[in-house]
Amino acid sequence: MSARSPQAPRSPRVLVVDDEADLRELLELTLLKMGLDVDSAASLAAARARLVDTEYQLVLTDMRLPDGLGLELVREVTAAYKNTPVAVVTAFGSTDNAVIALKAGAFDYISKPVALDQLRVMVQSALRLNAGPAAVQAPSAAPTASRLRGESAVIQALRAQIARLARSMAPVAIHGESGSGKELAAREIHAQSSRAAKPFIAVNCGAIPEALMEAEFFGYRKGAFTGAADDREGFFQAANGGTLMLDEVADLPLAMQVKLLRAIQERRVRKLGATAEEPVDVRIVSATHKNLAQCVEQGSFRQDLFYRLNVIELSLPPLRERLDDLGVLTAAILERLGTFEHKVALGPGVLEALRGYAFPGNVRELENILERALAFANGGVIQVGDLALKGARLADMAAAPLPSPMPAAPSAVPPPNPDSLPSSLPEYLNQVEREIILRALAQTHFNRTQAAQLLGISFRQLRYQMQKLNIQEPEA
Ligand SMILES: Nc1ncnc2c1ncn2[C@@H]1O[C@H](COP(=O)(O)OP(=O)(O)OP(=O)(O)O)[C@@H](O)[C@H]1O
Repeated sequence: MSARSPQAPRSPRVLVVDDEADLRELLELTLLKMGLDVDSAASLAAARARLVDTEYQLVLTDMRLPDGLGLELVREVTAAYKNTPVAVVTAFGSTDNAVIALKAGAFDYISKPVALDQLRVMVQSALRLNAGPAAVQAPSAAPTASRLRGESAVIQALRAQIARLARSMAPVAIHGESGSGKELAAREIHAQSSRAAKPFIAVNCGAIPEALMEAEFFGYRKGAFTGAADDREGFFQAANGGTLMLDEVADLPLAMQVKLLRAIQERRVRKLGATAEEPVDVRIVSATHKNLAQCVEQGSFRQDLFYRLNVIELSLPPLRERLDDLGVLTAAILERLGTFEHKVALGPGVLEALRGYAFPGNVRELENILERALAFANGGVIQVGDLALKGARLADMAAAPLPSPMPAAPSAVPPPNPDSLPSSLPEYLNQVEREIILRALAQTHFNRTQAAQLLGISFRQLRYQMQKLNIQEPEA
């Protein structure tokens, strides 16, 4: 028999703040039926008085109260009672109020007329935030180990921001270059939220043919169209209770944007071929490498959907702006690439070499570079030459003999013999790279900016490669 605590656990307590007696009673009754303890207040002043001496697991407030706005309460509770989520009841169709409340720190909102099924789902989700061992940590608590590695100030701030926003339902819009960690950040938000036990579904909006989009997002009933042999769930149903990541959201066609906006606002979707709508409880995280505000200006993205998705913005810095994190990131990647018996290590100067690189493909490119370098490396130790940082493009290797710009230039690299292999690939690639850089420098009369442009690399990359390959400017 399991041990019993001497006292029965107390029911969670909710504060309902509303001056409309009818609605207040409906809310109270629903919450009581859920087994919760309920207090009510009909004004901001009454709510403040309650909050002083009682700890609530949820505050549910109307937006308009006789002595002020529910928004004030949202701000006050968020600041003074960090563990108490606040949800607001907004007027019908008032998207603005919902977004403003979420931005102010509300955990969630529900619109009038209040749908009781949605209310229950929202309340349960709020209660999970502080319940039991799986409770989602308040931002003041010690941060859990994050998969987003890095010790730079910007990454630390990002992790703190994620810990804060993970507790709410507010849609998050993530912006960042390709490979900078947008999906990882979205997964982190999900993992730290009260939805962690439910699915995380990532959808690449640019990869779905337009004709199939509605069926993919909302699902379909058997016979809804030719080929619909069975009922099928869409992404919204699959992510129910969890998080739906809309990756490359700027690629959504306009017609689909309208449907998506409706689904997000109503929290209901209708399968293709179905007559009834079904409720869905999904947190939306969107991501793009494009400038979404600019897409709105250009008319390719709807302003209303932008406003709806962009409640909380999260920006992922490019790797080149946080090169201090290279050590931590590299160590994590090498640990993953190695095994217990075969550890992977970096030779001298490798980290410095990486530091001189601009990483247009960000952390993903760093992963690829190290993975490829490991294939070249001897005994699991990656040397500078193994990195083969982009700069010399093999496509540029013309068979034409190279002009020799400097007396010290080595003889042209023989074109690869199809029957034989170079004795050392890194050495061979270095030679090829050297030849190509020299050719570009000769063409531009040693103008390094122009040479870098010719080769499609940055000035910094060229300068670094020249140092690495000991290419010097000829003396006048
Ligand atoms: N801060 C980080 N710490 C550890 N790994 C990271 C970090 N940022 C990114 N990564 C890794 O880099 C790779 C790319 O990350 P991710 O897929 O999240 O980028 P993305 O911005 O979503 O890319 P895309 O725009 O191309 O979809 C993944 O393997 C991810 O685990």
